[in-house]
Amino acid sequence: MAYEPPFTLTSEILSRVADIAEQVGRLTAQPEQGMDLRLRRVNRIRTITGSLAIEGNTLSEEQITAILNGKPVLAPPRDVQEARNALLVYEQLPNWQASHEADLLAAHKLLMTGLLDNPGQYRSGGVGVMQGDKVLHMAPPASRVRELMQQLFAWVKQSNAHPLIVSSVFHYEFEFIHPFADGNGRMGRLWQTLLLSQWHPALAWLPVESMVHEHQAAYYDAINNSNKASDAAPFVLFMLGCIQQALVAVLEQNAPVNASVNAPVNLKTPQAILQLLADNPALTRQQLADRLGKDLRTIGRAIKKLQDVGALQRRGSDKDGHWQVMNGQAE
Ligand SMILES: Nc1ncnc2c1ncn2[C@@H]1O[C@H](COP(=O)(O)OP(=O)(O)OP(=O)(O)O)[C@@H](O)[C@H]1O
Repeated sequence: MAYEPPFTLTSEILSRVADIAEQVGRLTAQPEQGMDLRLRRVNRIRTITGSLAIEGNTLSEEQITAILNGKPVLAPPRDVQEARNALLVYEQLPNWQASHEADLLAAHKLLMTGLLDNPGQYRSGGVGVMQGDKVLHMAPPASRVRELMQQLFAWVKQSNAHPLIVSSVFHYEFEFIHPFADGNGRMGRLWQTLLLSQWHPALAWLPVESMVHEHQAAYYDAINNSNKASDAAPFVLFMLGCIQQALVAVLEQNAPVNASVNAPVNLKTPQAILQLLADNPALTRQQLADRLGKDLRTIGRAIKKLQDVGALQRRGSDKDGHWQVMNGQAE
């Protein structure tokens, strides 16, 4: 009998699927599927930064952007190699079929070149997921990996489940099998993105990985809870939550355009910031950067300039406070 990964479709999962499908409809109904080239690039960098940060890579979005632009970056060579590989891998996404095992091996080869012996090949030894000196999960023996992966791909090909569910179950089962000696987290997150993008192409650009990074402890807990329950449901629910949040963030990036509260055009950055903050004093530096298409450092410099000339003040804490525009004029 064909292998069926165990997962329960709870009412919470079904309601998240319905909500996400509606949000994806909103996104894809927008011009350029809700993301112009600049936003795609911003979100791709965010995706890669998030996925690499989970495994301990220290590079910032600015540094990964510099690598993408071929500029030198002062950072540990391994971190730079990981970022270069990941940039290549995400660029290749449209050329791979999520249901083809050979494509998964090709992707792992590209992702782990220069970082691992035998990239693109399943492991030949045992592997466990550790937390300190405690074994959280002992993966199946290497002798079973090929068969388990073939069963998983066979299920992906014939499953009638919703792509949101299939992609999340695949990600969970993949982590359970842990088919490679290293790079399993990055590959599981990549393959879920590929599966999602084959449902709706716009989702290739959705920064789900950065939401996973923001909730990294909950990501590990969700895998653990699914392991304990022998049921992918806790992990599926967690990933659907990350997809929901990533969609909200992307729709929010577009909000000024769609609501015709356009990001101010042809204004110098400090003036544009004052205009945006006059409308919405709760905007974060990141939101200002997104809306103005500037990097965080440029926003930081402009804010400092505004504060120095008394045009802008911060009320309350960095986290919970808000901005106060003092006179509406910069410079
Ligand atoms: N209890 C667990 N059981 C199975 N898999 C787990 C468990 N906890 C975490 N994981 C998965 O294992 C990944 C780590 O595996 P591995 O070190 O091979 O991946 P990586 O890509 O090199 O690093 P990382 O995933 O940390 O980015 C985690 O990202 C997560 O996806």
